[in-house]
Amino acid sequence: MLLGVIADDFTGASDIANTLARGLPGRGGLRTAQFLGVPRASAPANIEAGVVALKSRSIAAGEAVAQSLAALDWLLAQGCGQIVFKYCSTFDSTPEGNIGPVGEALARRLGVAGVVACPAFPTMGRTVYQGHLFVRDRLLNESGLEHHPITPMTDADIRRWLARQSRDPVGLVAWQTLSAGPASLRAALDQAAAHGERLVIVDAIRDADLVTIAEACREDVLITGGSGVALGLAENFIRRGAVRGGAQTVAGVAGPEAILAGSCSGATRGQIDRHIGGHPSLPIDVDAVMAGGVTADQLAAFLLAEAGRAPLVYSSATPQQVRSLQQRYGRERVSGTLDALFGEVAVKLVAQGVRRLVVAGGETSGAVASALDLGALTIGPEIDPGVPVLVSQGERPVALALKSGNFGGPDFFEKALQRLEGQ
Ligand SMILES: Nc1ncnc2c1ncn2[C@@H]1O[C@H](COP(=O)(O)OP(=O)(O)OP(=O)(O)O)[C@@H](O)[C@H]1O
Ligand SMILES: O=C(O)[C@@H](O)C(=O)CO
Repeated sequence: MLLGVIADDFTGASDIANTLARGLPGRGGLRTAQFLGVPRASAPANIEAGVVALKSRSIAAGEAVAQSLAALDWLLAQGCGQIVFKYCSTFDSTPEGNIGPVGEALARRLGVAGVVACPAFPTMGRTVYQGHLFVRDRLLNESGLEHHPITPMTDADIRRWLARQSRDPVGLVAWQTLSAGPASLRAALDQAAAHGERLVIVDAIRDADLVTIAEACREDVLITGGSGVALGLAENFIRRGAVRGGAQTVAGVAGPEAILAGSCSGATRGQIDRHIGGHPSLPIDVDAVMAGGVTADQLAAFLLAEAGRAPLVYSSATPQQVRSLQQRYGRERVSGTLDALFGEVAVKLVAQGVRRLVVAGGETSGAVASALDLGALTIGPEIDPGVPVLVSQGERPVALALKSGNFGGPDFFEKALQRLEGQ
């Protein structure tokens, strides 16, 4: 394994695994596998990039650091010479962390400073300019992300936001410096390191900027950011002759299907609205769940009975509904209860023969994937930007689409089920 990724959630992990497996257009990428948590065993020998998916985005900072350092140890033991810490392209975090604490801990363990921190993902409209994060034409804190149920993002100045989470000073390389080319960026990062800046926000507004970052950082042992920072990383290995590149092929999986949505993002709610028009769908009554009146058996029975017709179960709700549920029951309690419920439903579905599973939401996907405990997942074709087909190994493989809340086109659910089948 040449390159290792530590991802702070499961959908984010498949987002960057997708980027690494695809590489630059016409050049191809790395043979990539996604691991759910830190594996106990060594990785399969033919893997060039390994992505360790943690569920560390919104847990206590100390625990996130411990898990991330354990992932680092495992990746280094597999032979990785370059590590990427992957977080959300909308910088999802709280004033306490976990991007700063984890990024700094990894940098200290590896003995480096002047480390890139760049969440930009221009294909999805996430750009960074003068240290400010935009989601399409809105500043982050006016983009809807200020209503996120777990990590409301209330400041678009991500250098200032990251500084609140960090022990060391946070640097900034503005687009004017980056756009002068890799050597200019390299010099700025080296200077930042000399000034004791451990993490450095780097502007990027186009894919070409992300390729500049990859070129400037080809020898860096640590890079941090969204999946965009990985755009040119496979190419570095191809150019130096360490890997062949080219397209990776992964067979689809046929069989019963189900869709689970716990994401409350605008994109997911739009996808649900579109889907419920033509498919069997069951909204989860969250008050009833909290009162113990809805069971995983009931939800699984609905999905199994409707298999073949792309059935959907969802808890997704508007920001106002989410706020009032959180006020009634407590934010962590309601999220924890729903996440556990989705995990339990998924286990029952797979035990009863479901082979294709689409899950919307990072936390929700984390709960589902952890409960299923599927081992290494190979990365198949891209469904929509940032969302690949994932296929488990073994005699009865399960194909998964783990969709980040804000990703995917309006018809994502149906499209994903087709792609999981190999269509
Ligand atoms: N109706 C609801 N009320 C309150 N919380 C909810 C409700 N439905 C889901 N949740 C919780 O909100 C959280 C949604 O987070 P999740 O990460 O799954 O989606 P997301 O934030 O849209 O996706 P991503 O992290 O990929 O951007 C989950 O923990 C889920 O349990
Ligand atoms: O970077 C992104 O936007 C996604 O991969 C993600 O992590 C959303 O949860």
